[in-house]
Amino acid sequence: MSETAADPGSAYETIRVARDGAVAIVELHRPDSLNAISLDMGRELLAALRAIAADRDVGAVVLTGAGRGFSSGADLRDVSGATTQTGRPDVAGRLRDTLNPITLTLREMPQPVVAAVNGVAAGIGCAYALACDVVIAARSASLLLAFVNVALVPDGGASLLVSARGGLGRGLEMALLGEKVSAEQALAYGLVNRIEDDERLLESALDVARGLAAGPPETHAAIKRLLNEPYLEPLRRQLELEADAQAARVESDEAVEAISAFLQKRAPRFRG
Ligand SMILES: CC(C)(COP(=O)(O)OP(=O)(O)OC[C@H]1O[C@@H](n2cnc3c(N)ncnc32)[C@H](O)[C@@H]1OP(=O)(O)O)[C@@H](O)C(=O)NCCC(=O)NCCSC(=O)/C=C1/CC=CC=CO1
Repeated sequence: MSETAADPGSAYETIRVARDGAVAIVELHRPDSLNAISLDMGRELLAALRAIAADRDVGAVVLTGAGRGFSSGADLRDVSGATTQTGRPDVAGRLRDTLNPITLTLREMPQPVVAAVNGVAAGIGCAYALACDVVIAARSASLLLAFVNVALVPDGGASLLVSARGGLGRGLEMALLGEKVSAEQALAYGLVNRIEDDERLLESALDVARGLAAGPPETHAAIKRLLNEPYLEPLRRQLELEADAQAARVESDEAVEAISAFLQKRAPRFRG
């Protein structure tokens, strides 16, 4: 495995990009926070995915996380610092400019993307895992629509992607209850495609990606275009709706309290 010349891993601080032949491996790399997605990470991830999408030498991509998590979702410390000139959080801008284009790039890039979900995939991290074409979860991994736990709404496409894979009932259950869904449950719900023993996860994802990379690239691109077609416009619309809804939520008393409570490691107090 080598760092790619077209997309030098050393240029990034919050992600790692490596190459295994024609497979690009993108690793979210902020393990201390379970790969919480800061604005810097969002920008780097988007830049890396766009560079890979344009690289005809790359036939498939693996997206994974460093350490014991895939991603804990948006960095909640960073969200409280996302300000506009008025001093209020510019969450809609962040979603529209950076975080939503990541979801769309995963769906629209010509190469198949394999998610290797190595631990918890929470919040927008769950959206990114489910935006990949093939989702392989480690036996110990879990999916978590954590948004409601910090009084936020699903974003990054999660309000469509979970229901598209698992049905509206699962989408509602996960979004409203904010409970972890184990890898076994996620497989039974149709949210992930395969489960692999933890120690075999990356190799298994790489095997799938290598097989894809040896296949016909233009056909893969055409298949992605065709299978995306019924979902792309609804996904774009949903991403817009989510951005507006999240911008309103993040300023609410409920979210201010719930995010503070998470960061202070205490239970939120919503009334009284
Ligand atoms: C369930 C968890 C993901 C994992 O729990 P656990 O294994 O017990 O690990 P912890 O001890 O809780 O976490 C380890 C350390 O990581 C820090 N951390 C975890 N998540 C975040 C985060 N999202 N942001 C910042 N830091 C995080 C945690 O504080 C620990 O640090 P210390 O060791 O220093 O104490 C659990 O961690 C969890 O529920 N996390 C929060 C999930 C969440 O709410 N995610 C954000 C949802 S919102 C979103 O994804 C998207 C957006 C987009 C844009 C704008 C606005 C909002 O949302």
